[in-house]
Amino acid sequence: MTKVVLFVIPIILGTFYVFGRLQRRYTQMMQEAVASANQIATERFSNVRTVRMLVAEKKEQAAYIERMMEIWRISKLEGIARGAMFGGFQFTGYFAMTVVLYYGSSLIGQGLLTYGDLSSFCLYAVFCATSLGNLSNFYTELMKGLGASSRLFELKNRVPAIPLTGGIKAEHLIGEIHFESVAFAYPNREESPIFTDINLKIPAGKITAVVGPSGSGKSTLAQLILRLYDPDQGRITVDGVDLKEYDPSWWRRQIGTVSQEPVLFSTTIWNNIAYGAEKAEEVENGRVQQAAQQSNSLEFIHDFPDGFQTLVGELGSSMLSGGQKQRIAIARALIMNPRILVMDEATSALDATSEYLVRQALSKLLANSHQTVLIIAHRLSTIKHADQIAVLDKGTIVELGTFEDLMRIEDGVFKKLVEKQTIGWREDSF
Ligand SMILES: Nc1ncnc2c1ncn2[C@@H]1O[C@H](COP(=O)(O)OP(=O)(O)OP(=O)(O)O)[C@@H](O)[C@H]1O
Repeated sequence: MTKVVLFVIPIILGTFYVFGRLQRRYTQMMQEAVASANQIATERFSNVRTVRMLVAEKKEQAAYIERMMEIWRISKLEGIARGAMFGGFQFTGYFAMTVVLYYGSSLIGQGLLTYGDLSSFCLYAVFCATSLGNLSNFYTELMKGLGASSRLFELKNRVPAIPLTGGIKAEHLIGEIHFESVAFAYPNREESPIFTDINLKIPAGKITAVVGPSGSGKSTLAQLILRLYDPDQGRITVDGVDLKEYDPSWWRRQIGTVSQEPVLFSTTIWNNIAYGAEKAEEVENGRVQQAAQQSNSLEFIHDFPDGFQTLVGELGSSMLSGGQKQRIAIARALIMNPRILVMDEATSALDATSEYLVRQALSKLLANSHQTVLIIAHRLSTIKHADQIAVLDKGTIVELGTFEDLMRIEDGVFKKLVEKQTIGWREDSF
């Protein structure tokens, strides 16, 4: 009888093992499916106006249902596996018990076993089976936990390619940036390099405008300056020292950035502007007001009933126009009076009046600027303020000089951009 019981134990343990692994896999699959469904829901709900404008409600509904069906499919697989395990477990247990009872009765018939021995054997076997059942629950929960946490640990153990801190913090930054034979491709598109050989000196305290056809890598240039990526070849130096030697967080704090489509957080205008400072709670009220003034925002902020305490961002973004957002982002970049300014000029989402006000803010800023400024420029009005213009095309700087220098190049890329009105299409309104 003991042999019968010992024979079924490996079968039960084998079932546990197989099901445990399945459970782990299904938990991972379920996590991915739920994350994907949530991603769709969050993205589409936060852009519900675009969905409505493109009459894509049905399409989005179908896409969400598809993700839900995937969750349903995985749940069914998990249910079938769980059912098969418990079914198999029960079947093996009852089968073993039947064999024990049958064999035990025949032994009783032969006078080799008493009723008492058989009942106590059965009782112990049931105790063992119940404990094994409890163990199986524990094991499947453990496997579920392992499946769920493995992705978490994977993320936790990831080491960023560029550390957050560590390196030189220069006391007197002059702010001259030099690209020396820089080649770069985004890590997820190594086969199509953005830059093959960039050589560019961005002089300290001067305004450098970068222009070029759409997709030529103007924003990428700004990302390399911010050290969001490192070049694959060549190097970027700041005041003659390789950028990699500086403390990345310290370096980014020296730079005020305004991106093409700035993001505001779901909090007050005051907090959004002060966010640019290292310790937002220590920023003086006067400094916030000054940054708002410099960016042409003060007037419209005062027009709101709650002034600087007006809620913006995800919760209240509808209250701000594209141009107002852009001007708040300029104020946020200016709050710490950064040594270097990197600006990606807005090309979209601005109506003529907002655009005019943003350009006026930028022009005022650039005209009085003593900072090193790199501006990704789309308009003549901005470009004309520049001390030098770098023209990006096909992975390299093809032309460099002042506006007049570049307009003198026959068949030049810059001249063509101006003539095709890719640059400066609203110059007259300024
Ligand atoms: N994170 C990324 N991963 C992979 N490729 C990217 C990434 N960001 C941009 N690219 C690609 O790099 C190229 C250059 O993009 P970038 O945004 O620097 O161009 P741009 O000159 O600023 O364009 P635009 O004037 O239209 O804003 C484009 O082909 C773009 O598709």
